[in-house]
Amino acid sequence: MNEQVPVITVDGPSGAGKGTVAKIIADQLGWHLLDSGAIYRVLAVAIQHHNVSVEEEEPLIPMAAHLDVQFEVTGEEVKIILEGENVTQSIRMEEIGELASKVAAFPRVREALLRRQRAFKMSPGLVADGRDMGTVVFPDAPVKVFLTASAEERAQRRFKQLKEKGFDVKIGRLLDDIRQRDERDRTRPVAPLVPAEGALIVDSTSLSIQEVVNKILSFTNEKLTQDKAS
Ligand SMILES: Nc1ncnc2c1ncn2[C@@H]1O[C@H](COP(=O)(O)OP(=O)(O)O)[C@@H](O)[C@H]1O
Ligand SMILES: Nc1ccn([C@@H]2O[C@H](COP(=O)(O)OP(=O)(O)O)[C@@H](O)[C@H]2O)c(=O)n1
Repeated sequence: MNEQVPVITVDGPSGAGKGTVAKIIADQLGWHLLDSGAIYRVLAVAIQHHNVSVEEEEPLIPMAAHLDVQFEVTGEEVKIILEGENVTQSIRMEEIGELASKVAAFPRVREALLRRQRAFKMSPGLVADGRDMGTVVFPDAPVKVFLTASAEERAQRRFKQLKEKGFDVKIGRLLDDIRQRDERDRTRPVAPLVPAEGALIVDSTSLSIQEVVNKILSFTNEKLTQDKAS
């Protein structure tokens, strides 16, 4: 039965707007939401808390497999709890994103997180955002999107977002971090950041959030209507 549940995957680089549009679309459709990057970020926080080195894969595998994380959904808000502690804000720090990206390059760590991510696929549907949602985690998803934007635009967006959250950030450093992270995510041997076959490619550099949402919703309508007819 779970096979029948529709999934929209939204993959792309940091700051392209995936999380923002995935949430709007999930709310609009009344579907579930998977922020897969948050899982990698929570793992990074757990690694930091337990003072584990990220140089070797082996000790990280049991940590990924037994990650004690809860996503508490109340209305529109999602609270992320790691080992009883609210980490909703702290996982958004740039250094945690950087650590998450290092950890995410280990194949067996990724494998240990697969089942946890697939469990989000529940009726009536799921919108999943990340790097490998359409290529690895939900390869059979009927609707796949690859959302991108120029590195400069993404750094500007991240700068504004982190400033608003009260973090002290520098634009030059953010742009360097984004470029480094893009390179690591794109060139890793396992689940690299590439558009899935058949994905709608959206460059959001000069599109508003609403324009991106509209493009994805009309593509979704088209795909789901086609699937029903076939
Ligand atoms: N099309 C857009 N135009 C302008 N700002 C955007 C657009 N899409 C997203 N943003 C803003 O950019 C920031 C990063 O978006 P986010 O959804 O967190 O990206 P991602 O999940 O891809 O890393 C957020 O503050 C968001 O409001
Ligand atoms: N499905 C996913 C999601 C995130 N990640 C990794 O986790 C890091 C943090 O993910 P994120 O989606 O929160 O990152 P941002 O796009 O918000 O910067 C990314 O840089 C990726 O390296 C991944 O490898 N696969």
